[in-house]
Amino acid sequence: MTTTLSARWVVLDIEGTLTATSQVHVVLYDYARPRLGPWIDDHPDDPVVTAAVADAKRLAGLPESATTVEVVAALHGWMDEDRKAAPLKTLQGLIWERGYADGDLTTEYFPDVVPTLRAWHDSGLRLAVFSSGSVAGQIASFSRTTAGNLTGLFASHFDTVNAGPKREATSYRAIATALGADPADIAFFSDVPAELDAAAADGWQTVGVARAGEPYEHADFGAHLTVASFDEVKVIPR
Ligand SMILES: CSCCC(=O)C(=O)COP(=O)(O)O
Ligand SMILES: [Mg+2]
Repeated sequence: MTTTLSARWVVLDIEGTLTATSQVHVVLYDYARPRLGPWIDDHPDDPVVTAAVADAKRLAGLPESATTVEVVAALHGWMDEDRKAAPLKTLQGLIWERGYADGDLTTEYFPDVVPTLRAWHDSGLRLAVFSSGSVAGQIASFSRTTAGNLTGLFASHFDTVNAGPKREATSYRAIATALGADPADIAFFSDVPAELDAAAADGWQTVGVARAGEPYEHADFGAHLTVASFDEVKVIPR
């Protein structure tokens, strides 16, 4: 069955919604893991790196004098438990940006994703991304995909730094304000019910994406419209 929504903006989660969770937890995390220490040591004068390292030490309860090895141990621990801590996501994003630019990484989406994103974009809907992955990492990941460079499809990108935590309604308020959009004109797609709850609390339209074989396939999506693929929903521009 296909359900029809009308909206001006479509805001999309990445992991579990556009890409398989393994694309992030296996491909991207495994790429970042051995490169975190060298990246920190090779960029001692990069203010983004030094701020992320200082933030990581603070969050991990490490002293300012902690070594790179100690910081990397904390970062690896967060990856193991998939804690989407902002300094980790910032450092991963920088490493992935280089990996995509060097041709080491290519993003693969679920089969229904790219045709649907192109159709929505061509119909006049405006597309944005809200992911725990940093904005730099997001843009890099759309720049080199099995379907080519998709960066032109997206008008805006949001992460936990420029918007806030994905499970808090205030983050969705901040995004609506940044887009200059009425919350009711935004449709948010995510595989995580708590993210949909937060978006709905700000008045957004929500669509749960319960994909076969993904961690949230059998989650309780409550009152949120829920689909197993983008083929089950039609979004028409207002
Ligand atoms: C290149 S973007 C990587 C996405 C990522 O790091 C991540 O943690 C995905 O989280 P999401 O909020 O999209 O589920
Ligand atoms: Mg997700």
